[in-house]
Amino acid sequence: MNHTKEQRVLQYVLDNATRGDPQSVVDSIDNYCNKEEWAMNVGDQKGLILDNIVNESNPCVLLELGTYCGYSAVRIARLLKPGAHLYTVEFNPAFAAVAKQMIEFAGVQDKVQILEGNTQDIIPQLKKKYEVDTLDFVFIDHWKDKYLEDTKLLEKCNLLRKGTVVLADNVIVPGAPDFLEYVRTCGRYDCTNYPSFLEYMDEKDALEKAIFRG
Ligand SMILES: Nc1ncnc2c1ncn2CCOCCNC(=O)c1cc(-c2ccc(F)cc2)cc(O)c1O
Ligand SMILES: [Mg+2]
Repeated sequence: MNHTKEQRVLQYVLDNATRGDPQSVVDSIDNYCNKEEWAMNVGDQKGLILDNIVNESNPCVLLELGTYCGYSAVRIARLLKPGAHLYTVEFNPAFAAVAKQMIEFAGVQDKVQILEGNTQDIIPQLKKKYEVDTLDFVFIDHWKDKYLEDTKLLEKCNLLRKGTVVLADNVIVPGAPDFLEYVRTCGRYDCTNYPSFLEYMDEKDALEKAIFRG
């Protein structure tokens, strides 16, 4: 049965959303997490900022670090043009299993591929094993103390090109100070901060957009 919070979120979606309708999946998760149980989805307020940045960058090849229940994967995939593809990396098998079902229920499985494992292992495989040339968009939402090392790893693996959008969640809460310091001062990114609120709470949080200069 639904012993974990993530399974209960999924069950609520299966019971309340419309199969094949990604917006209804996003809305159902937000309803549940606002009313019943808090969960670490990017949420609707930061989600609207995410939507705008995805739309303005019109990406074709995207990477997400930290899938969780698949909320942001569904949210992003619902905006993608035909042929665009999102790779999303999840470390926790139980989260990945919930996300797989969430993504399939939303009907975006043709646009999203869940890669199970540690970002440190998967990022170096993207070019050869997954035939990625460079990334147009990266959404970073996994362990906050891995944001910096994984951004440097993306650089090292030549996965970023001039104009690649790197968007990071939670740069205030829980916070990613070393990542912020790096992208704002290393000279290789044009940074913009988007103040918002922690998902389903009144606490301040923010997204940081760092566009790679090449
Ligand atoms: N492939 C991979 N490789 C390595 N690690 C990986 C991985 N895949 C997953 N992981 C593990 C980390 O996954 C979840 C990371 N997300 C968060 O921790 C998070 C926490 C809060 C939060 C919590 C408590 C508060 F009080 C206030 C805020 C809010 C958020 O929006 C968050 O995103
Ligand atoms: Mg987050």
